Amino acid sequence: MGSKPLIYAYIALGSNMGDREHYLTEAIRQLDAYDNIEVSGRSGIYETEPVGVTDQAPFLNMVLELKISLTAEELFTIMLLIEQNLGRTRELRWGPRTIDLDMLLFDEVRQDDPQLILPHPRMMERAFVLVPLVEVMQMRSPQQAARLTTHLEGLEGKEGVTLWKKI
Ligand SMILES: Nc1ncnc2c1ncn2[C@@H]1O[C@H](COP(=O)(O)OP(=O)(O)OP(=O)(O)O)[C@@H](O)[C@H]1O
Ligand SMILES: Nc1nc2c(c(=O)[nH]1)N=C(CO)CN2
Repeated sequence: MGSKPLIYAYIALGSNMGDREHYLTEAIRQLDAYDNIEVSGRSGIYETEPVGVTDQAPFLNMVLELKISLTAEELFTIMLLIEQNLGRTRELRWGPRTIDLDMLLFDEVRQDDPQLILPHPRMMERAFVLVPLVEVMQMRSPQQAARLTTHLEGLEGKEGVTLWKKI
C-alpha cells in the first residue's frame, strides 16, 4: 500500500440465504483482516423486503464505511474474493444470495466502467441501501447524509422501498 492516500469508501452488504447474520459478520471480519482496510463505521442491520425479484426470502442489509489505502479496482477485487469465499453464486440477477457486496461510493470518484460504476448506479432507488448509508454517514459527512435523507423522503410510498425493521 506504501504511499497511497487514505480514503473512505462505502459498501453495501446483503444476504438472504442460510445464516444471514453469520455471512454479514464473516464478510466484515474478512474485510477487516486486510492491512490496508479498516472498517471504520457500520450501520445497524435491517431486515428488508426483497426488491426486484420479490418471490424470495427477506434480506438482511447493512452498510459499512471503510478507511482504505487501495484503488477502487483493488477494493472491488477483494470484495469479489470475499463473495466467493462465502459461497456466492450468480444464478439469477437479483436472486437469492449468501452475500452480496456492492460498492456505493469511493471517495469522490465518478466512473462509467461497466465492471465498476461509481457511485453505484441503483443506490438512489433503494431504501435498503439509503437508510443504512445515511446512518453510517452521519458522523463523517452530515451534509451528504442530510441530502440523502431528503432524497429518501421523496421515495416514500413507491414500490420496493419498504424496509421492515432494524434488528
Ligand atoms: N459499484 C458497483 N458495485 C458492485 N458491482 C458493480 C458496480 N458497478 C458495476 N458492477 C457490476 O455489476 C455486475 C452485477 O453485479 P451483481 O451480480 O452483484 O448484481 P446484483 O447484485 O444481482 O444486482 P445489482 O447490480 O442491481 O446490485 C457485476 O458484474 C459488477 O461488475
Ligand atoms: N431487500 C433487498 N432486495 C434486494 C437486494 C437486497 O440486498 N435487499 N439485492 C438485490 C440485488 O442486488 C435485489 N433485491
